[in-house]
Amino acid sequence: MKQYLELCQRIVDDGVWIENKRTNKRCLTVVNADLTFDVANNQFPLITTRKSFWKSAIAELLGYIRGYDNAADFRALGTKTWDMNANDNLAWLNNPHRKGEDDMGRVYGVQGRSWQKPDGSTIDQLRKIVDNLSEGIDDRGEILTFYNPGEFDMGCLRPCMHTHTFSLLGDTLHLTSYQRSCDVPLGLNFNQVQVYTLLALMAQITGKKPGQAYHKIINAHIYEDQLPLLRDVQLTRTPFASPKLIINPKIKSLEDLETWVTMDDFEVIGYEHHEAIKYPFSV
Ligand SMILES: Nc1nc(=O)c2c([nH]1)NC[C@@H]1CN(c3ccc(C(=O)N[C@@H](CCC(=O)O)C(=O)O)cc3)CN21
Ligand SMILES: O=c1ccn([C@H]2C[C@H](O)[C@@H](COP(=O)(O)O)O2)c(=O)[nH]1
Repeated sequence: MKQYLELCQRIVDDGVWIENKRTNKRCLTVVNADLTFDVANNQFPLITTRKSFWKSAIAELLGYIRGYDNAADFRALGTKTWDMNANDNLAWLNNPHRKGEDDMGRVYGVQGRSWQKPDGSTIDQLRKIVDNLSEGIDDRGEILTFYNPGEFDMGCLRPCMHTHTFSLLGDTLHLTSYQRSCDVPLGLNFNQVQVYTLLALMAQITGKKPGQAYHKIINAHIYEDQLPLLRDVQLTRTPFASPKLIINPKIKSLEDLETWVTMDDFEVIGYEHHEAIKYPFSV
């Protein structure tokens, strides 16, 4: 939590105003931020200086793991976070690749589970990583990447948190996640939950101990219409101690994640937080 607040303060103090063409808004911006989450000791990095809708964040992650390409599937899991990008973004609505209502195109999990090869076959990056790690293998290329420049025009948004690299040291699994662009008030609140939960889940289904999750962010920004709420409300609050994330121990395989797991299989204990803040969202 301290790391999050320090990054917010750093943007407020040292950020540079950058015009963003896609959203037509200015963003107060810094580059290069490093966050570390202690998954080994269950220090769940949930924001406490406002109410965080953590189930929505984990639902998003589960949708990526399943390779979903449709905002309706995300809604069925319990999150509406992709509705706007799938249905309210003019550039995507006019894109001939869009298959209709709720389609997101070839984004995130689609690339993770079925990266298209020139010969028409597909690569399941996640399956390979799970199989290797389960056998105790780290080939120094246990990389899950959603970043496919050849298909950017076939999706509603380029992936923001685009690459996850797993590392096995003995029987302890670590994760390094890279994010090219980060909406700190809204997106990061979810993304740090996702980095943490991805490592916890991958360790659980591969039979390894979870270690540390390293979250590397390039462009970290606050949209101009979010700044007053962040600076004058959220940053004046005192954080509470980190809660703990409890994952159903019956989840033992990638198939479990793909088939029966729901948000009821996740529980947060000891979550003390300040009241909710509704930040503006930019499409
Ligand atoms: N501008 C922007 N920021 C993002 O963070 C973002 C995008 N676009 N587009 C793709 C995804 C969608 N994400 C989202 C979308 C909405 C919320 C959001 O509205 N969160 C609210 C409430 C969520 C709820 O009730 O479930 C929040 O207060 O955190 C968060 C992340 C993250 N990503
Ligand atoms: O997981 C996510 C997804 C998106 N974001 C934010 C970061 C930016 O504010 C926008 C994406 O805009 P680009 O112009 O494609 O950079 O969405 C996030 O923080 N986390």
